[in-house]
Amino acid sequence: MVDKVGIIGAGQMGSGIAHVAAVAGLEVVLSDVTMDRAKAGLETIDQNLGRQVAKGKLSPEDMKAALGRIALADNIPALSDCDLVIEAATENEQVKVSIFKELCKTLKKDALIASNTSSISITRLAATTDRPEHFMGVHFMNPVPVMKLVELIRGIATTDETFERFKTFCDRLDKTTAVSEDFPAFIVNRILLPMINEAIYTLYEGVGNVEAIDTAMKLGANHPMGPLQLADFIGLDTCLSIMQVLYEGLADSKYRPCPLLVKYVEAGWLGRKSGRGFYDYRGEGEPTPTR
Ligand SMILES: CC(=O)CC(=O)SCCNC(=O)CCNC(=O)[C@H](O)C(C)(C)COP(=O)(O)OP(=O)(O)OC[C@H]1O[C@@H](n2cnc3c(N)ncnc32)[C@H](O)[C@@H]1OP(=O)(O)O
Ligand SMILES: NC(=O)C1=CN([C@@H]2O[C@H](COP(=O)(O)OP(=O)(O)OC[C@H]3O[C@@H](n4cnc5c(N)ncnc54)[C@H](OP(=O)(O)O)[C@@H]3O)[C@@H](O)[C@H]2O)C=CC1
Repeated sequence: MVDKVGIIGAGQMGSGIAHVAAVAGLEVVLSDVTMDRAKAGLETIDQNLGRQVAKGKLSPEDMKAALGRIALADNIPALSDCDLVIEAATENEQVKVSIFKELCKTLKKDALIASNTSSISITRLAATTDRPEHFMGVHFMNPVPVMKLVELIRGIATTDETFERFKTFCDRLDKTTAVSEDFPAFIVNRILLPMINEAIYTLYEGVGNVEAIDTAMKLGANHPMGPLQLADFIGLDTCLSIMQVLYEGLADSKYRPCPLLVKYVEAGWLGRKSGRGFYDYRGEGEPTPTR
């Protein structure tokens, strides 16, 4: 039985997972490298819970109770008595591996571990832990409180019992699950990210500007967000990491990351989270296209 969940990384995904777990009645420890980062995650949760209260989807009492179930931490040993830990740190294999190494030193032996990675091999990540049989990919979608899907990815060693326990956990969070084999970027990002990368090539080659490309896909294909707006929303660093995993993992030139995406990331223009990407979010009004 999972009662207490640890989350590592309090960015947009970690805070979203903490949000839905706390609303579902679980105790949550949300950790990041500094207390300031963890507090920023909690502020995001506070705002998004407030949104749900304003829409009448959650009572003010339930919001207060959910916030009361979230503890913050700036270190990994603080998660040692959790029943299940979800890693939602930056999409970088070295960062994730060093987190798992440290986590396994103190985490209780029967606890489950998951990664929310968008693309990296679950079998490879699991092999860096002391419990590959109790490890899985549990891939939430952004924004977590709104999106129904969670992809479940087994590593080669994941047991049936571990799979069932994670499935029960996702059911409790009222999410719908889809099972993916452990291939680069799984199902959603194998399909979605090449579309976003192609939109960036379309911009790079001057076929259209930012506004034209996003308007075309919103009104011409009924996408809720244009692909460049969505790239900014995901984070351009995350988009580039996923494309690199696809390119290297599948060894096919069709996954080559667009040089313009590389340039934006090198500039530190990471999208919404850094204030600027294909749009500039730093002004008062509507975001303005940067190309
Ligand atoms: C990269 C990966 O590894 C995998 C991924 O996640 S890929 C990204 C997947 N996500 C997407 O593709 C998202 C595409 N975009 C959308 O679906 C929509 O634009 C959106 C749901 C994000 C926002 O929708 P919108 O209609 O423009 O905005 P808005 O009206 O403000 O919000 C719609 C609803 O979501 C709620 N909402 C939006 N963001 C929220 C958040 N962070 N927390 C809680 N509620 C939120 C709003 O309150 C609103 O609720 P109601 O339906 O009850 O009114
Ligand atoms: N963005 C998206 O749409 C989706 C992302 N994902 C995946 O979720 C994960 C997180 O992404 P996202 O939330 O968008 O990224 P963010 O950049 O918003 O958040 C990542 C957080 O992890 C922190 N962090 C970095 N290193 C460590 C560490 N060693 N220990 C603890 N925390 C650390 C970062 O701190 P700092 O900033 O100080 O480095 C940051 O606060 C990634 O694996 C991503 O691929 C999955 C689904 C959708």
